[in-house]
Amino acid sequence: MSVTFKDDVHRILKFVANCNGRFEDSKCDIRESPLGGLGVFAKTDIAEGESILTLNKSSIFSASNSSIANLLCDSSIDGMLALNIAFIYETTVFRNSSHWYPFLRTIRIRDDEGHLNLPPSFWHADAKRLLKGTSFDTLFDSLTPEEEIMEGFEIAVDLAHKWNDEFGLEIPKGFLDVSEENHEEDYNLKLEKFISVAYTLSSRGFEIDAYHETALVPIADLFNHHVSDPDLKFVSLYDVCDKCGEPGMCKHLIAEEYLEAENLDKNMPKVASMETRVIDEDLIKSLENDLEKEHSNVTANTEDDDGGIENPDECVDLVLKNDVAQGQEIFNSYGELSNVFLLARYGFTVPENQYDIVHLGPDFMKILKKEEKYQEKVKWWSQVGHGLFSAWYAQMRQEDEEDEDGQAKSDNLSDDIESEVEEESEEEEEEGDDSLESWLSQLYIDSSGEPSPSTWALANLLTLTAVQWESLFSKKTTPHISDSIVNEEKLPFLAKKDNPHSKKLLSKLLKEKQLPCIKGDNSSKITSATKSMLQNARTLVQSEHNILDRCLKRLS
Ligand SMILES: C[S@@+](CC[C@H](N)C(=O)[O-])C[C@H]1O[C@@H](n2cnc3c(N)ncnc32)[C@H](O)[C@@H]1O
Repeated sequence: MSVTFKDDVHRILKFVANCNGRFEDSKCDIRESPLGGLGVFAKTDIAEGESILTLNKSSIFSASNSSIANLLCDSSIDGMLALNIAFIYETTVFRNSSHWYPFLRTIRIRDDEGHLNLPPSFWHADAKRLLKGTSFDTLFDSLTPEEEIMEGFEIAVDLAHKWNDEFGLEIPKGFLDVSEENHEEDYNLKLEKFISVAYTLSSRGFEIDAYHETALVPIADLFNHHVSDPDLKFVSLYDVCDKCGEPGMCKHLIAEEYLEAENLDKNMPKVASMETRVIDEDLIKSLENDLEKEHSNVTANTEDDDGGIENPDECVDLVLKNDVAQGQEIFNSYGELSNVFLLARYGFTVPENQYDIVHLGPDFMKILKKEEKYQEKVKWWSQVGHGLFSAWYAQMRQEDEEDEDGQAKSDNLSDDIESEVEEESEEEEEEGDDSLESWLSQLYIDSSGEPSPSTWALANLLTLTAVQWESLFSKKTTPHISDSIVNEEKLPFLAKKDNPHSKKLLSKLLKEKQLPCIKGDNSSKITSATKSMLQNARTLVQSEHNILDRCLKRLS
């Protein structure tokens, strides 16, 4: 989605050189990648552990480094919204007078056909149909436009007018200058551009530290993503002062310590004979002076052997995690992400992504609504059963692991259901007791074609005979099924993976599952879809088809 033009490479390299950054260009080549746009390739064999890019944090672009940093801070704007607004001002208002412009101008908000980069949540309705019914839609609800970004745009427009009124700061033309005349049309046009800035920056941002938050890092953002075998790790000290970015002691920390000491002092019972020293402004000044002296000694000892890259704590680094061979593209990792996340945040998809899943929530709902005989079981599952089963399963997995390792690993509960339980409790905290959504979200097949533990359990539950269903309870209360007391020793039955009735039910469900059909003829009717939208939708849908096929094979 967000690609860099070949002609811009010299601008980026010059910018980095002007910032005294160090890029191993004798060993690395920036050129067109078969994946689209640019990539970075090894010119020679390069050994594990080598750092191929080192930049001082002062040369990355963040809201805190930008020309409007103070204005954003005074207006309490931070995070991605601050970065988006800062980017817009830097590239429109400050432009040639901005230190950052030579780098920022290489970041394009349009694809190579001139279309704005837009996330699927802001595609036109007919293009959204390409993803309807996939996990992108049903599990993550990622086709619904995000309120947050629309509110962000409103905030940005209001601030632009406020800053213009108060001290004449120019309003960014073409972005935040919504016309009064054809207001609605112009508003929507500029909202789309704002969304495109946000999407483009989210596909290129790096999490730097508590001060810079997400920032744009020249050259580092030219490495493409590898799902399973990335070569690089991005190194940056996160724990710095969030007010000034200092990695060690700074005046803000001194002030904080002073306040803490003062509070402690107030709360301590006074002992007459105890000699206390008053922590006052003089003490802070003298501590600050000591710090400054210390700092200048350190700088004098280490500075400028390397052309400005002095303190490693003040730099970001890209370091090789493994050897790379001459000619190979060097890959970064954007995280262990399924195609849903890659598309929603980075604008691309990868065939056969090992983190993909197929969500079965709506497919189960269809049969549950249709069949009267399932009503009681579903009621119990949603109100009690799912929580009970998940907790039992997590406990069982933990015990298995402890047996295997011969020692407790309580802090290392493994995947599936343990994370299900954690996610659910987080979700419930956030959303209140939205138990319908939470149990539905656990119904899926993983990329190997294996149904999730909850999927097996629900299929096993639905196919219980009347006698087996009764025997699940030591005391059953109808109609208040949720008050019934469960025979816990029957829970293992729900985890079984070889029940032929459950396999049959799941096979039927999978065969009836409807995914969008994106064949040549069909897709050409979708007029608003760009080449890249079609390609991404095709990859995502194909990945779900492959998972369904794998699962059907397992079940047969
Ligand atoms: C941080 S940039 C990487 C450099 C990019 N290729 C460029 O030309 O500027 C992220 C963008 O690169 C592309 N990209 C990265 N990894 C990819 C991959 N594995 N497959 C396809 N496109 C990828 C996507 O367009 C994504 O939005």
